[in-house]
Amino acid sequence: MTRTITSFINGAFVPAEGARLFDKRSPVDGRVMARVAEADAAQVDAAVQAARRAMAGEWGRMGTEKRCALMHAVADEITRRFDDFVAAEMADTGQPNHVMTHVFIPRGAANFKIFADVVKNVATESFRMETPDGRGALNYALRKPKGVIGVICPWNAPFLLMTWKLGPALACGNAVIVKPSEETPLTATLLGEVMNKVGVPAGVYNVLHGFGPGSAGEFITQHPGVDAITFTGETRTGTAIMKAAAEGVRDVSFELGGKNAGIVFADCDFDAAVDGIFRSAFLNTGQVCLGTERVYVERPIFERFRDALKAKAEAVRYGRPEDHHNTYGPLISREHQQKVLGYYRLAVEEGATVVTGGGIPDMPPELAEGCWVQPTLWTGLKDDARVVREEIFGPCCHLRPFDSEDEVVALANDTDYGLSTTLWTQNLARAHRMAERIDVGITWVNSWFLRDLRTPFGGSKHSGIGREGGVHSLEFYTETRNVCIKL
Ligand SMILES: NC(=O)c1ccc[n+]([C@@H]2O[C@H](COP(=O)([O-])OP(=O)(O)OC[C@H]3O[C@@H](n4cnc5c(N)ncnc54)[C@H](O)[C@@H]3O)[C@@H](O)[C@H]2O)c1
Ligand SMILES: O=C/C=C/C=C(\O)C(=O)O
Repeated sequence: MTRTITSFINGAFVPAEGARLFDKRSPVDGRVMARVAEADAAQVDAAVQAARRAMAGEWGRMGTEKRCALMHAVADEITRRFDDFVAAEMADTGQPNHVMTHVFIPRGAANFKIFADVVKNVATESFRMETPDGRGALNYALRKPKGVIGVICPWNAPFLLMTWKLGPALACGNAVIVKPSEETPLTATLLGEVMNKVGVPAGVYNVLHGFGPGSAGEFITQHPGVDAITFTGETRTGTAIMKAAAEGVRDVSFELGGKNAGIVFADCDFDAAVDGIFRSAFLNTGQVCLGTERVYVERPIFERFRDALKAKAEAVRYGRPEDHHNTYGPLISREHQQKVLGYYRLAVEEGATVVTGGGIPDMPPELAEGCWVQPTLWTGLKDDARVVREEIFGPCCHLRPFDSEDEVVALANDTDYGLSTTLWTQNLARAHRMAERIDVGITWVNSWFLRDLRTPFGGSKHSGIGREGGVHSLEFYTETRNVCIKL
């Protein structure tokens, strides 16, 4: 029998009776793997009330030491149930086992530990001031949780991106209402079991399933009992959420889309650059916000680089994620597959030369209903082509030669987005100059997706508002108060 996934409110899974159900299909073979009960407005309200009670009760009174110890216990319990989380995330996304076991699940567990340690160790500021009577005054800052945080999550790296928000939100003492993507309901649900097991009080962690507009997502962001909203997803959705947050003047933290540039200079370590750009374009089947869809290669190595990347793209192994030999998974959904294939057609209409890919791979009959697309490389498009300007969020990139540093800085910056760049050169003085000039939140030099969780993470321009990571997360998840004492 197909299992039914339900929301988690006030420490308990809500019975599915009477709920509207929607299908969660496997991206690998298209079969219905679960039915999900959509949360209605009354359930959203119940979750918000439960969260507010938690803030007014034991959780709100809990000391930092105990709260942070609980966060470590959450991480340890995720690690104990590692295989369950890997299986759940693989089922949701269809991405290969090694990506789950090496990146997404361990980093997800680490998010709970890192932010607990940050909260315990970061001091607040203090200023001694002079006063006319000569006795002076002392100012010091207090950090208080913001309250109930709405956490609206995407489907591309569901567990990693959700815990990236939950880690700091909970370590700072907030309660949360999580809305996982309708495409990836499993790991958020499993985390409810973990929270209960380690003794996180009821109401602190709530999960509501459903869609965005006219559904759980919109109900959460419009609810006046939600004090702030953290969101990762499309820029267009961010705009809608910001409008909802304007009511009640509530704070937002946004990680949005990207159209990131990869820049390869002729003096790079060639093999490392090919590997790095390959990962940045094709990891997670290109469904990474930080991924590279525009690649600029210095002219003397352009053809050689294009051919090396083509050879790697043609060597991916498609198949079920459980099979450890497979390196490459499907897209998340039929809808997303259609969107990406639409861009594959558009590229040809816009005059691209298809270096490799451009369609659906031949798959065995049992996987033919999966959401597969080929890794795709193009050359020859104009800089104003839609394929070069719009975020596709698929396993594809356009390669273009360049001749000078100034030219490539201008090309990299010629976009509405500003999330990340990956830069390949052995000349570190140049790398430093470029990093100052390219308008993005994150620049990688001779690497990509190398993440120290203490560093600021976020985008400029249409790629987001605010920074999360390390102490930067505390700025969003707490309200800083100043206390001024006249001595
Ligand atoms: N900058 C980053 O850190 C980062 C990271 C990962 C993904 N992304 C971006 O996310 C996008 C892919 O994810 P997606 O397709 O799940 O994004 P999406 O915006 O379609 O959906 C994200 C979440 O928002 C919800 N939602 C949709 N409309 C809503 C509304 N009106 N009100 C409230 N909630 C609503 C969805 O149900 C889902 O849970 C890409 O654009 C990608 O670049 C950005
Ligand atoms: O798709 C976006 C992935 C973002 C990754 C992180 O935020 C991280 O590594 O913590």
